[in-house]
Amino acid sequence: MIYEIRQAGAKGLGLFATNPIARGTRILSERPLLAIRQDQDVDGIFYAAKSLTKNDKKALLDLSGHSGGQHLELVRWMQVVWWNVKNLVGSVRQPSTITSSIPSIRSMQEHMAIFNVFRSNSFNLGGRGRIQQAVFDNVARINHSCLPNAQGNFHSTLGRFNVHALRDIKSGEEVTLNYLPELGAVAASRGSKLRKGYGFECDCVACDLTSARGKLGEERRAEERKRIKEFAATVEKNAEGLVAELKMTERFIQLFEAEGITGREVASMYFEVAKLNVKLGRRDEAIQCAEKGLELDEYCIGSDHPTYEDGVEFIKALKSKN
Ligand SMILES: C[S@@+](CC[C@H](N)C(=O)[O-])C[C@H]1O[C@@H](n2cnc3c(N)ncnc32)[C@H](O)[C@@H]1O
Repeated sequence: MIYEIRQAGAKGLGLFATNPIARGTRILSERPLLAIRQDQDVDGIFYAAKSLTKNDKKALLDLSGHSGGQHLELVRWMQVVWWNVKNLVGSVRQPSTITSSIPSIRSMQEHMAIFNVFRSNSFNLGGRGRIQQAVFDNVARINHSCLPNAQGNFHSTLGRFNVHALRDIKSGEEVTLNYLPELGAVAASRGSKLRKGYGFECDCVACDLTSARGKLGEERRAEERKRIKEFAATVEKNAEGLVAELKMTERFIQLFEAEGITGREVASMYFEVAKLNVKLGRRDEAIQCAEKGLELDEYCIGSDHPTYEDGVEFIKALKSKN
């Protein structure tokens, strides 16, 4: 095993490298402990929990769960009570099941705990495949950093969530993921989302605005946000607009690379720039950008991922055009 789960100071448990891990290594690969489908909402969480084995339910309830603060806690309680009432009404229609279905406070508390664990630990798995959101046992022990050294991606064909090293990780170093969907946000916005969603104050190097590194990153991100707003206000969809969009995306790539961010999002920006170059008739530049994107994808999602395979096909198609 190249990792272990142990105490990570005030963060609770965390996942740590037990050996040096090279960039691109698949650190772990897990099937979901609890998953909901695209057509399911909150109810899906409770239905899925009902069919868990005793051990899996224990594993789920052992995970950390943040209540989401006063407002969210109230909303969650309402959803739990509503679900239990709905079930009771269902069992009244089938009187033989009524005694075992009357909700107890204990069962509602358990539903609330399941709900909190799900909301604090689940990942949105993106467009492909039937599963929409899921919790993974060991992945759920990975703490957050705004400058993470690993990235998680769901592999829909394997039905597994894979975590890949975004850079070389030293033995003993904590493995971290970015919990936030938006890259390039400034510290205040990241802090507010992490506080509300997960109940912690991030102390990663990007959030330490008293350090030179933190300050520099913050200035870069703020500057880029300003440019995006200006760009959005002025952009036009003609050739000039395409060039402006291309330049803007390239600047984003530079910002993220300067910050040390090299995951799937940056790979997808390289593919965006490649597509813009195609529209502008610049095939060689397009191939170069797509190859760079594919190289990043190989590290962060692995060459067996369907998105990687799409990238290979994209480049093949570009190369075959005369
Ligand atoms: C998905 S869990 C991660 C594993 C968790 N530490 C545990 O003991 O199970 C998310 C929770 O871990 C803690 N956490 C994660 N990243 C953190 C960080 N950078 N700083 C402080 N706490 C963090 C928060 O309590 C958060 O709600």
